Amino acid sequence: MSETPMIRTVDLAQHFPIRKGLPGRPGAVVRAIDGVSIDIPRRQVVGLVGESGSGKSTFGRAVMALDPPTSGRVEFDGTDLSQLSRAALAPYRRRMQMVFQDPFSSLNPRMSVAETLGMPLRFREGGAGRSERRDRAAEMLEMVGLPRSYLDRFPHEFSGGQRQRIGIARALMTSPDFLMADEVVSALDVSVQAQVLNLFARLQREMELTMLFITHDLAVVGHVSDIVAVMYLGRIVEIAPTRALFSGPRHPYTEALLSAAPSPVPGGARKRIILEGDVPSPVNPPSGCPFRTRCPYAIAACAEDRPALAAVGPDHRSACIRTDLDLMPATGRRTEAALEGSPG
Ligand SMILES: Nc1ncnc2c1ncn2[C@@H]1O[C@H](COP(=O)(O)OP(=O)(O)OP(=O)(O)O)[C@@H](O)[C@H]1O
Repeated sequence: MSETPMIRTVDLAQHFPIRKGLPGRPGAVVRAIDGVSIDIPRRQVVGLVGESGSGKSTFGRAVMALDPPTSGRVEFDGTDLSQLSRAALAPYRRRMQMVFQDPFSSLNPRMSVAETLGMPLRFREGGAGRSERRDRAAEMLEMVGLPRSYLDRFPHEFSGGQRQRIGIARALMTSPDFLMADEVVSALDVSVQAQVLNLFARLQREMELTMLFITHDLAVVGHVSDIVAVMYLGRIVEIAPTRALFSGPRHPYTEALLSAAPSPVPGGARKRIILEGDVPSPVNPPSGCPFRTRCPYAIAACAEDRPALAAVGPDHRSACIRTDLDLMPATGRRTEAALEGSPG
């Protein structure tokens, strides 16, 4: 029997009612995520990629049990979190931690690094003593490549990359099994991005972490992920091991995202697929395939039924009825560089 995944979502949906702005349509809802069933296997990194507004952050929050889902469920290590009381959820919360997008806003400017890092341990059952918290904080600082002398400093004394390292150290204080990282490098300079991504890759290996890595940037996702899931309008349209997805995309939306990566090879200019129009509103998504209104390969049948996420290869699923298409793989130095660091 295969191992229980660390995270399993089953038909997970998050719909937000809209109270203002649509007079006469009080029942309107934003379908931020709309039936997502994926597994995050133990000690693996699943990268979740998609354009702004596709529902990535909403999915991350639902996985962390921060918001109760509209329907469906999240299982953590085989346990349905939605069935648990607040008290019963507490030990699970320590096993799942997150790193935020903007390292500056997530650190309290009036708290020293020692206090910031000690916070997650203060409310632990029995509570950790001050010196115990300080020792653990020093250990975690070293783990993320910062000297322990930083313990008594304050956030404004650090660069963006250093602050992000402190945010990561804080997330690791409770020795979590699962880490959710939401756009953790998008606020950083490109050179610093690479260092922070390498840090994530090292920590994941050394601490055997399971991770959900959310980003709009496919090159970033290639660096750290074993598996990539592509989200469009609140649904997973393709999921596959990283290499398989980059070398043989099966969904036209994935192809379009891959084609947006620059091709710096001299003379190797490649066709760039420009998606027409904006992402349709998640209040009123298109019938059938949600991507059909922007898809260069759409046919009449695409408007009929919502395509199921169906197997197209080993551990590879795609939600497209055009299984006849020969789609363009990723090329270009940036993508190759991304895959070089990829574990998959
Ligand atoms: N609390 C909320 N109330 C109403 N609508 C919401 C709420 N949270 C998110 N949405 C909507 O749900 C959709 C998905 O948003 P979400 O932030 O999850 O996307 P995202 O892919 O993470 O995008 P970004 O990278 O821009 O944050 C968007 O249309 C957004 O406007």
